[in-house]
Amino acid sequence: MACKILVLNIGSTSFKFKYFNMDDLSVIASGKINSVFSKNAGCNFLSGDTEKSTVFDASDGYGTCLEMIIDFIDKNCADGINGVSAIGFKTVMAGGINYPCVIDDAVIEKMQEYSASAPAHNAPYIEAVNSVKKYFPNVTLVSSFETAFHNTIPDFASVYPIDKDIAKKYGIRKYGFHGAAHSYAAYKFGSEKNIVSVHLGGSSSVCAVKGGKSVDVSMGFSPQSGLPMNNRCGDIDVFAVLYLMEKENMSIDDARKFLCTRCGLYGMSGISNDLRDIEKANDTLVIDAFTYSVSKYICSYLAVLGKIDVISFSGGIGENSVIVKEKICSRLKFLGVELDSEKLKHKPAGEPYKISSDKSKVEVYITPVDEELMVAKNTYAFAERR
Ligand SMILES: Nc1ncnc2c1ncn2[C@@H]1O[C@H](COP(=O)(O)OP(=O)(O)O)[C@@H](O)[C@H]1O
Ligand SMILES: CC(=O)OP(=O)(O)O
Ligand SMILES: [Mg+2]
Repeated sequence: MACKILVLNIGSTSFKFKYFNMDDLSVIASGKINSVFSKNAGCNFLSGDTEKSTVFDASDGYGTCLEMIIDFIDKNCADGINGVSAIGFKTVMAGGINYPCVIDDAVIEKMQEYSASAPAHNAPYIEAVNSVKKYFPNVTLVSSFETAFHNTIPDFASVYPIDKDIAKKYGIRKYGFHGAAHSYAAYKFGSEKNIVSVHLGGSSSVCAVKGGKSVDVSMGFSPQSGLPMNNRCGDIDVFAVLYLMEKENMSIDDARKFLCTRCGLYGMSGISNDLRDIEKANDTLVIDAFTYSVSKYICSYLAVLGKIDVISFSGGIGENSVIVKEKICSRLKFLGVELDSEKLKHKPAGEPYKISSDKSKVEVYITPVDEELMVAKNTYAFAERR
């Protein structure tokens, strides 16, 4: 019987799934739900010739979304949900557990322990795993942690400049995230190329890839650091946070909530956590602050890689926003980066699409990353080893 793997990808603003036949990596069904937590979430599901598109109320979060996905598979795929051999989750953070493994109680406990550092991700995954168990009591559930691809980052790049005993005791260091997206770019462009993978979505990060391996990434101990995110802060002077806590009389919980809900694009603009709204409102300060931050990370990775061959844009913002790519690349002219203004407007599906001009010294691509494929491969390899 064919091995069929269902991959669940719970993002900070989206819920995606893909259902693979691992014999030939064909996709049995796939889909995406946008703007989870809003009253007007949009879903688009596909299986063979069957398509389902609807706008629905997802203000209660990921629960309704999961039910819709399971119902779609059950009604439209051969053998319904009984055809599923294993389920892979694009899980985010469990500290030292950063390798593919069965999601057992110990893994859930670790995810729980780190929930406070990844509140937009760990809690929804724990909830999803518990719900999925009810629908699939006899199916193996496998974790493919976003941190795993970054195990190759050298110690000098992952160490934080704090007391070394305390750092060791609590595992305080850079872990890095978005491993599924960045490893897809590494897989597509090959190990000969020095790649800067720029993944911009609800959560955003930049990764330096050399020899097919991650050598640095903008996210650190938590997926809240590095670039500004949808409503999460990114890099900020920690002393500004302490000052604010004192001034506003904030508890640790208040501060955490502030940093994860009233910051990033939403906090800076006061308009929305969705870049489309910020572009519509022409809030140039926010667009400039965001793109400036991305350009600086790319340039800092020149020092890491020595030479940049490929810049790959992915994620909801990275794939779709023309102005963001234009602004980021306009600061990279000194590297010989030149975009093709026509190709830049193209919206590719499938393979990476080159948007740099023939004269450009660095190749720039839009890469519709297949995070689910990387999770399916990890899940399959893990299941085979058992
Ligand atoms: N055309 C567009 N222009 C600018 N931003 C866009 C566009 N389409 C989608 N986005 C942004 O992409 C985000 C979703 O990206 P995605 O990579 O799916 O995020 P996540 O995985 O973190 O949920 C949305 O929050 C939205 O801000
Ligand atoms: C860190 C992470 O996995 O982010 P997201 O799924 O929100 O893109
Ligand atoms: Mg994502």
